[in-house]
Amino acid sequence: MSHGWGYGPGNGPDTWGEDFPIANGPRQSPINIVPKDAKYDSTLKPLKIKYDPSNAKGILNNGHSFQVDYVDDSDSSTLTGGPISGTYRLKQFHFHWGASDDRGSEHTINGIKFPCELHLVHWNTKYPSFGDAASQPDGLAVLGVFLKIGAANPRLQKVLDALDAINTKVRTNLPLRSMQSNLYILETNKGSGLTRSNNGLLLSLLLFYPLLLDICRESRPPFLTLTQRLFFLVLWIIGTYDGSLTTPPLLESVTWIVLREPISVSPAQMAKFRSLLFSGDGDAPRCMVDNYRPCQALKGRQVRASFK
Ligand SMILES: Clc1ccc(Cc2nnn[n-]2)cc1
Ligand SMILES: [Zn+2]
Repeated sequence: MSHGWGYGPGNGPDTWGEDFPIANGPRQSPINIVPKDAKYDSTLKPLKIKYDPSNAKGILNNGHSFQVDYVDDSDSSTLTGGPISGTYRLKQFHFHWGASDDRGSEHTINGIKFPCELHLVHWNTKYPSFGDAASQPDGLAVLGVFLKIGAANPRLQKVLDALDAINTKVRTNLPLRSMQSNLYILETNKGSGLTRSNNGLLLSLLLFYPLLLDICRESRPPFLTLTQRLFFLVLWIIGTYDGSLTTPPLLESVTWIVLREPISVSPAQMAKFRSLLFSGDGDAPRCMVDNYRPCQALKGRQVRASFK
């Protein structure tokens, strides 16, 4: 009996092409991003993220990762700007990670792997549903954010605290009341006058907002006011390109938007990711680690960046 796809020796990424021939298609993901080969594109619009915390529906272990699903019947949680046209609605976010800190991300930068990568999956509202959009070349937009080992992230912890209840592959949509109470939307002034990028910023879930502020913490002068700090809060795009889902069905419908600045995660928090199981209740336990697809051939695609 052929098992479903996975990340093990018998059903891993090297075998996916048997059931999903598109695995060898012209626009597969992830890829290795080489910044010196990326083309600076001054026409990239300001990337705007607007997420409504009350849209968070539940968290589940799908046997490949864990995901937080969102209500997507209105434009209250959206991604606009950057390389995309129109409005894309947030469907879910999830992560990919390694068994150790030397691997785990799907995209790499100059061949460097990060221990974890966050994916925020959005669909183009010019189509009636996520399912319809997923089969269209401009149907999906996935925001990729690298996680690097550093200080513990209190907002990430809100998600990780929910993992004990979804340890095994059981479709459990847990209410996220604890997280929703900590989530809010913050709209900032447009980042006008930013030298290398004109990112206007609509800030997103508290989950990401302080994480993005962490990004600033390292690069901004001390003693700035919040407004001044936000001025420094830009979403630099290190690579945007036409790609695919990185798991079956590997549909070539994704505009990838990979952010340059990683967010922090502590070793203890990485251990929490690695405490999850691929296996279901009652199955022999198999640790959920190395749930990433290796980089795929660029096949002539141009990668663009929002900074020089
Ligand atoms: Cl809905 C959906 C389907 C596949 C994946 C896997 C993935 N594709 N690109 N990044 N992750 C994520 C969400
Ligand atoms: Zn993913």
